[in-house]
Amino acid sequence: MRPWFLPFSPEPLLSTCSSTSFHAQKPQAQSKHKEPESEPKEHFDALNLYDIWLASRSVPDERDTLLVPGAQRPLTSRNTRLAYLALTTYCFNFMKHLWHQHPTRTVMMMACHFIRSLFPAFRGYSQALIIDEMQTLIGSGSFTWSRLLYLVGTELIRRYIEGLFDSFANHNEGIILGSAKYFVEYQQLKQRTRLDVPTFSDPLTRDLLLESDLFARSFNGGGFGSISPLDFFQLLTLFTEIVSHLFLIFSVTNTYTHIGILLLSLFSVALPLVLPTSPFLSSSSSDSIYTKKEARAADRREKMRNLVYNDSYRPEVLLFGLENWILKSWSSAWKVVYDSEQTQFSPNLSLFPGVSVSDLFSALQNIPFLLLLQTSSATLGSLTLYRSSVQSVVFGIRNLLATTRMVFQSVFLMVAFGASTEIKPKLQPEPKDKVEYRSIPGGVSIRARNLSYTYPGCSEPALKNINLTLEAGETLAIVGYNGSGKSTLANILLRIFDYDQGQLLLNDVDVRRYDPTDYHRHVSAVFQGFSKFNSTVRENVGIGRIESLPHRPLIEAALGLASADAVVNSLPYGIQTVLECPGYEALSYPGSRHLADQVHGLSGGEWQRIAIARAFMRANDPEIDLLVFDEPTSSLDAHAQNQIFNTINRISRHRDDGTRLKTVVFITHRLSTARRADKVAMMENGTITEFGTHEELLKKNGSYAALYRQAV
Ligand SMILES: Nc1ncnc2c1ncn2[C@@H]1O[C@H](COP(=O)(O)OP(=O)(O)OP(=O)(O)O)[C@@H](O)[C@H]1O
Repeated sequence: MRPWFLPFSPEPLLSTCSSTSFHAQKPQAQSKHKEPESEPKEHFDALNLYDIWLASRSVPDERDTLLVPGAQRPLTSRNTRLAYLALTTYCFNFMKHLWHQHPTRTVMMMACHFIRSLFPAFRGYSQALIIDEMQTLIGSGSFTWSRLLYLVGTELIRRYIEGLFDSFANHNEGIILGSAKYFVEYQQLKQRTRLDVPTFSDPLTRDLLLESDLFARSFNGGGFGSISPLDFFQLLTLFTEIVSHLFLIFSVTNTYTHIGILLLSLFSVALPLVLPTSPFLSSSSSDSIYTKKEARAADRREKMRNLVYNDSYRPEVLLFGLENWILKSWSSAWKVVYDSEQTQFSPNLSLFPGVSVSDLFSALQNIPFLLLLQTSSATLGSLTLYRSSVQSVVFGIRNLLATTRMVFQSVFLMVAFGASTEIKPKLQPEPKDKVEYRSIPGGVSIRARNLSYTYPGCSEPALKNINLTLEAGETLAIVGYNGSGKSTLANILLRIFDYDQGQLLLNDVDVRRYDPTDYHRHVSAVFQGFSKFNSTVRENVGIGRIESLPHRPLIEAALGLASADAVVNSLPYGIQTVLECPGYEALSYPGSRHLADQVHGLSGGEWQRIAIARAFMRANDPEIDLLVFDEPTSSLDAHAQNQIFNTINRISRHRDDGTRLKTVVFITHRLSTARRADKVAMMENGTITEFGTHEELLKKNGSYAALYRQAV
C-alpha cells in the first residue's frame, strides 16, 4: 500500500525526462571529456545526462583527473553551460514531475514562499510605525496609550497570523517533500537492485551512484553542501525578500535630495559582496578540488574509519594488532586532507590584525543613516526601517549568492541521479540479440571455448583459455589450488560475471544473448561467500524461493534436505530466531528492542547448512536446470557432507527412473567428493589443466593424481 501522502505510484518518469540512456561504461564518453575545452560547441550540445555529469567532474587544466565524487564543481563558464544544459534537459522535467504529484500543493507552496518573503519587510514597516507613534506621543507631551496599544495589538495579531501561516506552509511543504523523498529513494533502490556485478564494479558507475546517493540524502535536510530540489524555491523567496527591502529603502530615501543617500546605501550594500572576489581578500577558489594525492588520502581516511567502525573487521584488527597502524594511517591521511582544505578555503575577511573588514562595512552603512538623521523629514521609525532594510538586503544578497552556488552544485547531483536511473546493466543483451532461455531434457549443456577473464583493475587474468564441455545432466567437480580460478569460473557460469574473451554456450546458445534475469530463473547456487542476513532463519532460507516465503512447510522441508532441521529446532525461537551476523549493526527503533533478545549466533558449519537449505528451496523445481555449489560442505563434518551430496544426487534425478534432470557443478577441496562427479576439472593458475573422469585423471598421473594422493 502506498503511503497516505503519495498520490502516485513511484513508477519511472525518466523516459519523460530524458530520452537518452547509456551503458554503464562508455569509454568514448570518458575520453571525450579529457579534452573538453577543445570541443566544438555543437558537440557540447549533444551531450546526454551521463556525459554532462562526467564533463562536470573534469578538473580545469588537468587532462586525466576527475573530481572526487561529491566535490564541488568550480564555477567556470564551461560548468555554467553544463548546468544550463542540465537544467533544460533534465532538472526542469524532474521538478515538473514533482509538481505533477501535488499540483495544488506545489502552487500553494510557491505562493507561500512568495508571501513569506514579504513578511520581513512588513515586520520592519510595522515596527517603524510603532516607533514613530512612540516618538510622536513622547514628543507631544500628551501621552495616550490607546493608539500605541492599538499598534502593538496589530503587530501581535500580525505575528500570530504569520505563525499560523508558517505552520501551514511547513505542513504543506512537508507533504511535498515526503513524496519527493519517497520517489527519489524508491528510484534509487529500484536502480541498485537492477544493476549487475560488472556494472557495479565500474569505477565511474560507482562514482555516479555515490553522487546520486548524495542527491537522495539532500532530501533529508542539507549535508554535503547540496540542497534539496525544493530549496530551488528558496531563490524565489530570497529574491522577492530583497526586492521588498529595496522598495522600503527607496521609499525612505525617495526624494531628490536623498538620491545621493540611496546611492551611498546601495554602494555600502554592494561593496562587501564585491570585495571578497578581490585577490587581496579571498582565495582563488573555495571549491574542494582534491588532487589525486588528496583524494587518495580522503579515501584512505574513510577506509581506516571503516576498519574501526565495522565489527566484521574487529577480530582481525585485534588478532593482528592493527590499532597503531590504523591510527597512524588515519592521522596522516587526515593531515593531508586537512592541509588541502586549509589552502582551499578562503581566509577570513581581515585586512589588519584586530580590524574586521565586515565591521568596516557595517560602519560604512551607517554613513547614509547619519545623513538621513540630519534631514528634518526623516522620522525615527523610518530611520530604523532604513537601517534594518539595509542589513536585510546585505544578508539577503549574501544568502542569494550562497543559495545560487548550492543550487549550482545541486544541479550536478540531480544530473547524477537522472543519469544513474538510466544505467543499462552490462549483462543485459541488446533487444535485437536477446534470446529466451529454453530448457532441454536433462538440465543444461555447457560449452566453454577459450574463456578468459581479468578482474577490473587487475593486470593478470584470473581465467585463461578455459575449455570445457559438459552435457546436460552431467555432474562436474572443479578442483584445484587456492586462487586457481574455481569460484571465478562458477560466477561466469552463473552469469554473475561476464568474460572478456572466448565463448560460452549454454544449450548451444551464446550466454550473452540470454537476459540474466530469465536465465537465473533456471539455476540455483550456494556461493562461497554466501550472504548472512540479519534476519530470521525463515527469511534466510525462504529467500531462496521468494514466493514460498509464507509457506513454512516448504522452508522446513528445505532445512530437512540440508540436514539443518536439528540445528534450527535447538534455537530458542526455532525458525523464527533472528540470526546474528558479523558486521551488521542493527538500528534500534523504539519498540524493536525485543528483537535483539531473539538474536542468536550460528557456527560456520551451521550457517553453511542454512545457505544450502536456501539453495534447496528451489533446487527441486522442474524449471531448475543447473545447480552450482561453491565449496558447499567445507565446514561440514564427513557425515553431513555425505548426506548433502546424497541429497544433491537425489534431487538432480528423476524420482522414478533415476534419469538425470539437472546439470550439477560443484567446487570442492575434498577430493573424496570429487570422485562422485561424472567429470573432474583440475584448475591451475586460472586454467583447466586436466579434464576427464576421476579414473582417467588418476591414470594420467598428473596434478590431479598428485593432489588426490596428498588428500587421501
Ligand atoms: N574481486 C576480485 N578482484 C580481483 N581479483 C580477484 C577477485 N576475486 C578473486 N580474485 C583473484 O582471482 C584469482 C582467482 O580467484 P578465485 O576466487 O576464483 O580462486 P579459487 O580457485 O576459487 O580460490 P579458493 O580455492 O581459495 O576459493 C585469484 O588470484 C584471486 O586473487
